Amino acid sequence: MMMMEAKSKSIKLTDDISPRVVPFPFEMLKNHEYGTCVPPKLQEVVGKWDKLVTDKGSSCEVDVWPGLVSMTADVISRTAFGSSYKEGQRTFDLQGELALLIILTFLKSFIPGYLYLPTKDNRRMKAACREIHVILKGIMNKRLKAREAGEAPSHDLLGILLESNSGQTKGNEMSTDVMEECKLFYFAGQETTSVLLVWTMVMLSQHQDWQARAREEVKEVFSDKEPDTEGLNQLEVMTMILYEVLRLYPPAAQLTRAIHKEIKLGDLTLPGGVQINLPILLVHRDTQLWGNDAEEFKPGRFKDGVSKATNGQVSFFPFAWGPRICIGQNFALMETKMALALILQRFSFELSPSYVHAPYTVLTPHPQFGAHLILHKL
Ligand code: HEM
Repeated sequence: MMMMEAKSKSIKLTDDISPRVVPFPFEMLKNHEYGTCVPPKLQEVVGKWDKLVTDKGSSCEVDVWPGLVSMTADVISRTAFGSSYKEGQRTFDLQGELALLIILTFLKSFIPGYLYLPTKDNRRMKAACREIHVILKGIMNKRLKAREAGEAPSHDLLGILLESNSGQTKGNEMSTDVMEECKLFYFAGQETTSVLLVWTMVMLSQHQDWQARAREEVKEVFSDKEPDTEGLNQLEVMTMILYEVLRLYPPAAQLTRAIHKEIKLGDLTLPGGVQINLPILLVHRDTQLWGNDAEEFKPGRFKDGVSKATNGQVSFFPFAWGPRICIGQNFALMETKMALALILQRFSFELSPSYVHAPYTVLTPHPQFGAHLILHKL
């Protein structure tokens, strides 16, 4: 697939990518009471930070990581489960716990049959899986009953999946596929976006010049008004910043692909039946591809678009590439821009002396000890 050419001054990554996209559900998240598109949980989190800062005068140390996680979890849960988002949320909490346990299990996978031993962690994993299954089944059965009662289908992910699956199911039995898709949505859509947000806040704390430029642009586009879709699409400096964070801290550090039959890749012949690893993180930081400043945070390298920054090579692929490219990339970028715009309008921020830079991989790179920043009210 061809890398996208920068269109006039616009630097969207996603223009040339197939229509496999999940649109950001502004309407679904819309707070009708106030007529705004800002996700309710984002308002709640930013409001909480505001109160903390005000109570302390005008500045305060906040670990922003838990708030960002709860915001992205709420958005993805509402998108996946609509009106049932609170029940859905519990399955996502359980999946978060499972991710941690799975990482611990990987570390012991050299012990043959370890997964089948009745250890405390293995039993907890099984119990969490069972609970997820029961909750999802409950939500689905409720929806199916509503459909039988003639209620209109919901336009959340679950509603769409159930509709598309309706011909293939027996009575109230839902195909496991629908369940698996709901579970995938969480890992694919929540972790990744909270990780992008947190490393962006850390990078902007370390690079005050870029924080000032991003805020200036947000003020220019929105003034003090709440961010809207149209304005978010105009944020070029912010797009450059997000690409640079995705380059240095790609939420998916690597991809695995199975080769089914022998294939030639340039001078390389890969035999069928093997797995190959695509080390996104290493490619994104390779000095031969990016220059001697590959390790440095320099969003300016994306000022003329992705194809210029990469010299037309596929050396920037945080959302993967080809037919299985991420379907949620527009969604993620919109959500992140919305959150950052709101935060930049209200606070300036810097690293707290208690911040420890320790990216730690729990499927995606989490800040191991949190993200302690000093927020200053503007
Ligand atoms: C910064 C945020 C995100 C990043 C970096 C990201 C990255 C990726 C990557 C690398 C893949 C390919 C995985 C593979 O093939 O092994 C992928 C797939 C996927 N992503 Fe994302 N993602 C993000 C946000 C989202 C969001 C918000 C959603 C949902 C709304 C989402 C839904 C999906 C789905 C469903 C797939 C599987 C697609 C398929 O296999 O056909 N992602 N993502």
